[in-house]
Amino acid sequence: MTADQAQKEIAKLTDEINHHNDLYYQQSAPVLSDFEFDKLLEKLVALEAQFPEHRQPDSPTQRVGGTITKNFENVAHKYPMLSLGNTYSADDLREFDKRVAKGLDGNPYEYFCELKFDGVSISLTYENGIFVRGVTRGDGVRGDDITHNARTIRCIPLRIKGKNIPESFEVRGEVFMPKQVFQQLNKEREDIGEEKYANARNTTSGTLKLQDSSEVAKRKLDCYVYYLLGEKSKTHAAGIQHLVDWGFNVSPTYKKCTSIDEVLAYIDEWETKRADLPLETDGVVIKVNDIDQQRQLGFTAKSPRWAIAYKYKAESMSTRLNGVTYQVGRTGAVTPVAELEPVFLAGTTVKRASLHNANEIARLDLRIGDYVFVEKGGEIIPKVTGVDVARRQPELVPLQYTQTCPVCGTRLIREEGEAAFYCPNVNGCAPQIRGRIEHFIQRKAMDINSLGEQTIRQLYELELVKSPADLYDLKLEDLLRLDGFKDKSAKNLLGGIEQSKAVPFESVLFAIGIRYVGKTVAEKLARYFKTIDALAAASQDLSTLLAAPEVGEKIAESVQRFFQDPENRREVDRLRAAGLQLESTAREPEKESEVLANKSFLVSGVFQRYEREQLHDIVVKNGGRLVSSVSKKLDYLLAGDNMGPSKREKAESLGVRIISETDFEALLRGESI
Ligand SMILES: NC(=O)c1ccc[n+]([C@@H]2O[C@H](COP(=O)([O-])OP(=O)(O)OC[C@H]3O[C@@H](n4cnc5c(N)ncnc54)[C@H](O)[C@@H]3O)[C@@H](O)[C@H]2O)c1
Ligand SMILES: [Zn+2]
Repeated sequence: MTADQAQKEIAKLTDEINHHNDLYYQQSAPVLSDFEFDKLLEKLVALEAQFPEHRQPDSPTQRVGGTITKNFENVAHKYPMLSLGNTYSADDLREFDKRVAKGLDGNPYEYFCELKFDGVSISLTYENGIFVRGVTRGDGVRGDDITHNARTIRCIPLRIKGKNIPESFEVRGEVFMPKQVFQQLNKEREDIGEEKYANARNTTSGTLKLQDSSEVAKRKLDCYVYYLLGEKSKTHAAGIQHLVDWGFNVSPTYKKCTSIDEVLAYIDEWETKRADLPLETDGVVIKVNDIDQQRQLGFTAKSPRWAIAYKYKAESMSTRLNGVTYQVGRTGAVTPVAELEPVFLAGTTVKRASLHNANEIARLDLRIGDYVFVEKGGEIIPKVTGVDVARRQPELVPLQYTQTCPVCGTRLIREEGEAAFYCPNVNGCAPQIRGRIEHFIQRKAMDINSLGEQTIRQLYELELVKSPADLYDLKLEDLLRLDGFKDKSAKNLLGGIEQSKAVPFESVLFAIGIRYVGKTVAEKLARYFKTIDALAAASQDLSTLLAAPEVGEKIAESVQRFFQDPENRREVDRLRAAGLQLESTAREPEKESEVLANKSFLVSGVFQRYEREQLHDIVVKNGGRLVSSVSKKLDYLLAGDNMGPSKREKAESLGVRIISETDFEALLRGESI
């Protein structure tokens, strides 16, 4: 390569990698796999080594990939938060070991191996045993102060007890979302027709950047710690032991190793075992154990010379794409599935893989007959990560995404801002109808547990049940027509259906499946509007809906659309006739006064004397209204500590009054403030 070509290539790679860093760190929405990304970076490192004079000032080889955001205060790190050099090969690891040996002038040394937890790194500062600050890595020099979000993570101790605790110290760790929590969260999103999150790491990083810490608390994040700084331990192992003794959450998977062979054995051991851990891991971190030796080895601009990450390569195979089929969900969302020539991958035969959505297909420029790379990462469902372009036959044509529903043939639609296509034939498309019934009977909804997916399918095929309300017309003789149903099981099911009539209104409201109305929102709506008729009436005017707590535009519009559909109104009437609870029996908190009448409030941040829920109650009990977002119509933004600066800015720019809890108490006493 000539110097000229190198210069162009370096400039191109620099831009490209910086772009992917932005997608990964800022937007939490990467489009490349880590492996593809690391290959690009490796290429740039090699070119820069050969042509150092062409290294760009903003080269990603010289800096940690993240940045700080505008939404939080940013603070300087006392000790920079660096990246780690990484490799996918045992040979590289042996090279690393040689460099370490050389750097330590032949003195003996040990390694400390840990798993590489796939989350978001955090720095936690303690003073006099009290947790005072949580900061993201940011650009490595400065990070976002997310203390109030970190406080909601249960396993981060707010106060520590123990012997010999230094006056001030820093702990580094990884915040993550346990696999199970992530799956549950996605199940809930699917339930209300929201798009699913792509993976736990991106969701964690998005969650930590939320402004509202009560939302963060609901996400049930967890944290493993792996560094102790500002304390005088002689080895990394001793620091880890302190962390254990002081009550921090340390993953018990670490191991001290005395040779690189032992390190490689550890890597082998965990390659498969890590699947059983409660979180995603993507490799092993190998650290020189002795702190003085760490100092001796030092740092490069971007990472320590005394540590390295070995990354497990997600197992990937190339196979032929035989076709693409489409699945339709309860909300009508269409998901493409790759039909593959069967291939053996990570212990199982893979025939199908997820393709996510139409954008993903366009990005991959897929063609039927292509050879595609299939990868099985932490997720259970394998995915197509790329096309083997070298093997592409010239006659193949780009794949046309289906324009009609694969089940009912209706023309698909796509709403603005959404990646998925939808089948709009809500009342005539079998998977949507069956999906609605499945949603209706689930535990959190009508809780008819003697009814399963298979039975629903049969009931639908025999044209006995075409909507949830039909369930309440079922008779014993109908059920006896079903496979495997005898007198006892049929009566049992009828009993379950009968019992569901007592299920409270908020569960019914969730069960009828209004898009974006999850269980929590249903509860709020039920409490606020009290009856389904009041809710239906309110939906004639969006602003009435928007006045309800936690209801933003997306939910309000969806509720409105639901009640505008005569089919839905008829269904509600039939449910009423069947005897379901369509009114809230929960007693409203007794009114204490009307001093806040005609005033709207938004409560945000953390308060000295009240919990946020308590403030919500006080507002309602005194005649005030709660709203969910800052707008011109908002009267008061009741602001506690750590409210996000962007919320404050918006309120200020719209001229909304920002008040403290003391101001609020004055308002309650009827004083003017
Ligand atoms: N796919 C993409 O587009 C894209 C873009 C940018 C970065 N990335 C990926 O991000 C990574 C590069 O990011 P990086 O600079 O954060 O480096 P890194 O993630 O490879 O390594 C450093 C990080 O490892 C984490 N870590 C986990 N367990 C640890 C342990 N036991 N001890 C110490 N640290 C531990 C820490 O958060 C630390 O900040 C690469 O894996 C890269 O593939 C991907
Ligand atoms: Zn359809």
